[in-house]
Amino acid sequence: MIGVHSAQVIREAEDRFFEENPGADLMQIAARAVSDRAREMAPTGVTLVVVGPGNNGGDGLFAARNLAAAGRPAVAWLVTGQAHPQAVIAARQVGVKFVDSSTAMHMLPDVMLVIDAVLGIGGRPGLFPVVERFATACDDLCIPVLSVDVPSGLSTDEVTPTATSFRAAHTVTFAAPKLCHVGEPAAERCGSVEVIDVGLSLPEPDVRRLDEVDIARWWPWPTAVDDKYSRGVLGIDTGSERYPGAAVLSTTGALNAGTGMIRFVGPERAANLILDAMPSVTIGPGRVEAWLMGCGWGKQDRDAHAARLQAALESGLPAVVDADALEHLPKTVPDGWLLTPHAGELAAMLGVHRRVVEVDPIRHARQAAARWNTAVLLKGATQYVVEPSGRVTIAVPGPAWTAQAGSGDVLAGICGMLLAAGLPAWQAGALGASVQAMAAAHKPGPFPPAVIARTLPEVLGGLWTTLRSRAFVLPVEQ
Ligand SMILES: NC(=O)C1=CN([C@@H]2O[C@H](COP(=O)(O)OP(=O)(O)OC[C@H]3O[C@@H](n4cnc5c(N)ncnc54)[C@H](OP(=O)(O)O)[C@@H]3O)[C@@H](O)[C@H]2O)[C@@H](O)CC1
Ligand SMILES: Nc1ncnc2c1ncn2[C@@H]1O[C@H](COP(=O)(O)OP(=O)(O)O)[C@@H](O)[C@H]1O
Ligand SMILES: [K+]
Repeated sequence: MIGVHSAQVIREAEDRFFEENPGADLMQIAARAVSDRAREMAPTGVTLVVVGPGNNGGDGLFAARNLAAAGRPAVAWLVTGQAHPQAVIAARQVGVKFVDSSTAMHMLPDVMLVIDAVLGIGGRPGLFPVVERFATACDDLCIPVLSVDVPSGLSTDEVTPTATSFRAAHTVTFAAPKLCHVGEPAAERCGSVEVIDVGLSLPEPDVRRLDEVDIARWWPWPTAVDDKYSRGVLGIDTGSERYPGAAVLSTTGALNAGTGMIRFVGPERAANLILDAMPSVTIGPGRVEAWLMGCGWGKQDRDAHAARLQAALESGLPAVVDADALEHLPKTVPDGWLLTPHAGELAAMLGVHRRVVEVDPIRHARQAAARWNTAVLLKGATQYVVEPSGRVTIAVPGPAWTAQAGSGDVLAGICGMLLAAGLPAWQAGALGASVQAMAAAHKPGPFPPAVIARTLPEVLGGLWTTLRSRAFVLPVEQ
């Protein structure tokens, strides 16, 4: 897990660092990381460094100095004509060549790498027109860009770009990732992201991103003494005469994630399809530990749906509430419920336009979590789980192959399994979204949601095997 921090928090940490370590030179650490990566990205040829007026430009110029000192041709373009004074002197001393904007543009087709050191965490969104044209030309000519801290033009603390920016193949950032590095669509403009520890002490994050180690650590693996009941019984009330497929998909997700026992209580047509495909699923009511409701309910039989949601509420059990069930939410819900809207459904829940949610997903997911006092998993390219406290957990990301009808049903099923196994709602949402993404990454290609669901056992089995093999590694005798 890694904490995601705002520019403001990084600045405050930096101020504290310099108070405690007067004279320390973080810029040299940053510049070294950038020049090391640049040498890997472009082992030969000219590197063109685009330099802004602040410390981001300073990082870039010192990186140019490092490259030139190592015998690598480096050229710098100071986009405002001004730059970090010591960095300019250091770069000149080792023979970095300085060029103007028209030379930079003219030589672009022949450079091996562009280092974008125009704006970092002190930048406002957007670029000077000449830099904007240059950034677009890098894109058009497919010149690899290495961004320092953030791709210039992006807003550090936002996931939705509002202006032209550089589009990096790789970004070297410092101290911690920021929202633009982890939230789509901004994250895509950062390329692969590398975080360099520069020694700052950061506070407890209120936004964090999971990695595969967290999934392995938190997954409710079966123990030797488990039975089907202790692993968790999930009641599934999904599908309708019109949408029986959603019932099949949600059940497929739950079963392949490892539910101890499933009781399906949806429509008969869906039950028959489920039995044909998954004979271990039981049909009809009985004792359950958690509910999964709403996938494929459709817009008919609304009164019946509202009544079923009310009955789940009165049972006091945890529940995944997905899709059409989100329309019937009471004013407050038990805190064991996990609401799983996509942006459109969250917009409807809050009475705003979908676009508003897409621009600022975290703020809106926080509003819903606070309003219903329960965990919300906002689905999409980046999946955010928000607790009523406002804490945000971002799931392990996956490829966009899962962007297809039915993926949400599978995901709801996986989350249902995790609730039935006893996990708190936020964790069920974060783990469920993560393993679905990991399964899609494990099996890249246009595989339908059910195939991705059937890949889950392999992915989970792989994680489990890795965990077990680690557990059996004995410490080396000294
Ligand atoms: N924290 C760390 O751990 C470390 C931080 N380090 C580095 O420091 C960087 C932050 O440096 P920074 O504070 O000097 O800000 P930076 O991003 O260079 O920009 C400020 C300048 O740009 C200007 N400007 C802004 N927006 C603009 C626009 N749209 N269009 C035009 N101009 C615009 C702005 O002008 P003004 O606001 O005065 O108008 C000002 O002159 C950070 O990203 C990292 O690279 C490392 O060295 C060490 C570890
Ligand atoms: N760009 C994307 N990248 C990766 N995954 C995505 C992307 N867009 C959507 N998804 C996945 O698709 C699911 C879509 O859910 P949803 O719209 O509820 O589907 P449905 O209701 O049709 O089953 C999300 O949970 C997420 O896993
Ligand atoms: K930059």
